[in-house]
Amino acid sequence: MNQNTDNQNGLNNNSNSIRPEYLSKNIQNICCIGAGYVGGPTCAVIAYKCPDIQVNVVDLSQERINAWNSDNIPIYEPGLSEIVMERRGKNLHFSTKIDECIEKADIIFISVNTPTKTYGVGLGRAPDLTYVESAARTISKVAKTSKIIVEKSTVPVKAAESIINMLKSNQKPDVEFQVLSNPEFLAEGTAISDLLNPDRILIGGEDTDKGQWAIEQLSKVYQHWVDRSIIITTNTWSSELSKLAANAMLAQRISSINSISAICESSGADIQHVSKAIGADSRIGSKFLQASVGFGGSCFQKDINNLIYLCENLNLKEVADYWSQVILINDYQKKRFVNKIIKSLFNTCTNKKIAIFGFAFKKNTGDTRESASIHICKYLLDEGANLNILDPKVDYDQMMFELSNPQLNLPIDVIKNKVQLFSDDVIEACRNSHALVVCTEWDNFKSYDYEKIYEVMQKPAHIFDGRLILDHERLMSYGFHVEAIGKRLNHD
Ligand SMILES: NC(=O)C1=CN([C@@H]2O[C@H](COP(=O)(O)OP(=O)(O)OC[C@H]3O[C@@H](n4cnc5c(N)ncnc54)[C@H](O)[C@@H]3O)[C@@H](O)[C@H]2O)C=CC1
Ligand SMILES: O=C(O)[C@H]1O[C@H](OP(=O)(O)OP(=O)(O)OC[C@H]2O[C@@H](n3ccc(=O)[nH]c3=O)[C@H](O)[C@@H]2O)[C@H](O)[C@@H](O)[C@@H]1O
Repeated sequence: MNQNTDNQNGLNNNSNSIRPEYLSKNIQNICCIGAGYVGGPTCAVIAYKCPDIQVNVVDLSQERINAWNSDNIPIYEPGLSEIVMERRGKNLHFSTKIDECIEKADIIFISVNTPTKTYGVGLGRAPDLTYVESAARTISKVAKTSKIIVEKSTVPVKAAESIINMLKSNQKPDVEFQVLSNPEFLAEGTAISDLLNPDRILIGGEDTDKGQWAIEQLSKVYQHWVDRSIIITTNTWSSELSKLAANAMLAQRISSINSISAICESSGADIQHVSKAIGADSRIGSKFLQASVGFGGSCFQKDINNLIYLCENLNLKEVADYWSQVILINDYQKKRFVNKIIKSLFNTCTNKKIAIFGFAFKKNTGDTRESASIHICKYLLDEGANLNILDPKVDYDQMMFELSNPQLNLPIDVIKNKVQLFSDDVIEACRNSHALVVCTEWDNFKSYDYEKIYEVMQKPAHIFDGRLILDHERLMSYGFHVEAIGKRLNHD
């Protein structure tokens, strides 16, 4: 830890150099570095709710910025496009003019990616802070006036301390930076409603007058639409740790219910009945008890690994082992599901056609990062299957990008020859297939004409419901052999 710290969260406090007008003036201009799944929707909502504030979202990727400025914005989120179209060009702007927008801003959000490291120290565990560092260095190089810098990205505990040190590297005289932690809790697919009606806003800052002023300035932005009573303020370390802990605990609930789903399949209990019974206890609550083929998404695994790395560095081996289990059970669930498929298909998938319903990591998003579907597809391709993937929001390039990830070790000709993507033609996707595997819980999958689908499939026709969204009794009445996560179905 920095020996020169003089306050409770480790950030240097040089209160004499502060210029009061900088912290007391109204926030008129916000710059967000990173136009991704967090930066885009968050800033769209700020611009929508704060018409008096100019919001500039900047990114290194010209392609991404062009997409934000087009009719076909780069992220699918219910309600997002409408808000962007309403505010864009008025007080919401997307550009690659990073330096210019930093210079104009009173508050700068850092919303860049923080993936797990794929090299060097902390490989596979620690977050790669290259992008955060480069954003901080740009700010310190460019800023000619004082700024409030907000960590929106999910970062390791004590990242604010590192950011302040990077900012100092080129800091000009009379320029002061306050770094706040303001983690984002939105979930993809519901980003806009989560942003409009958050459970809470968390802001961590220095426990000094300047830190508290900065917290108040950011609070005032949120108070355009959020009640002060749900804005939680704390020190930066607690705020950073709360974000990692919240994601770890959400993922832990999914692994917990998925571990129970394995017991259900072996014992004859029904996971949906068990979830309902458990969730009825108000102390436990009913959310995040949906057994599935495993959690995906860019953050749960990354953030748990981040927490594990922290524990290892703090010599808390038992705690690290505890959280590792959440990931192990998630991997086990995906593998277990595929083994069930292979076993039901008479232990061979070679050249069998399998329709995969869903490639996104959850419904209502086109995001495929760490989707369980990718791993299901990989294991089935390893077994020699041909795959027809059906997803309403994933395009071919995105699917190819995921499946050709070197870590999956799938030869490119196998992917090209054995995988096809369909966006909506379910009958063609299922024609002559031996099995249909539900990996994502898209609502439209529930309303398909399964009697017709049964007709075009090879017999026996199998359905594997990895999301528990289908009417299993009805499917069996059409003649399907049905298997589902967390329950045994009667095939007599
Ligand atoms: N995706 C999600 O739902 C959530 C993500 N988070 C966290 O938010 C952070 C961002 O996540 P996403 O938005 O999903 O990432 P993303 O990958 O969609 O977007 C990040 C963007 O930052 C840009 N970028 C990187 N370095 C830059 C630089 N120096 N200057 C300008 N632009 C730069 C990239 O080009 C990219 O467009 C991560 O730390 C993540 O853990 C937190 C809550 C929800
Ligand atoms: O830091 C982040 O990135 C975000 O991570 C998650 O949001 P997200 O990953 O977008 O979506 P979730 O709804 O949490 O779903 C994650 C995965 O768990 C799966 N899941 C979710 C709930 C459930 O009961 N069962 C289940 O298998 C989903 O299908 C999905 O694959 C958290 O819910 C957000 O609060 C957080 O801000």
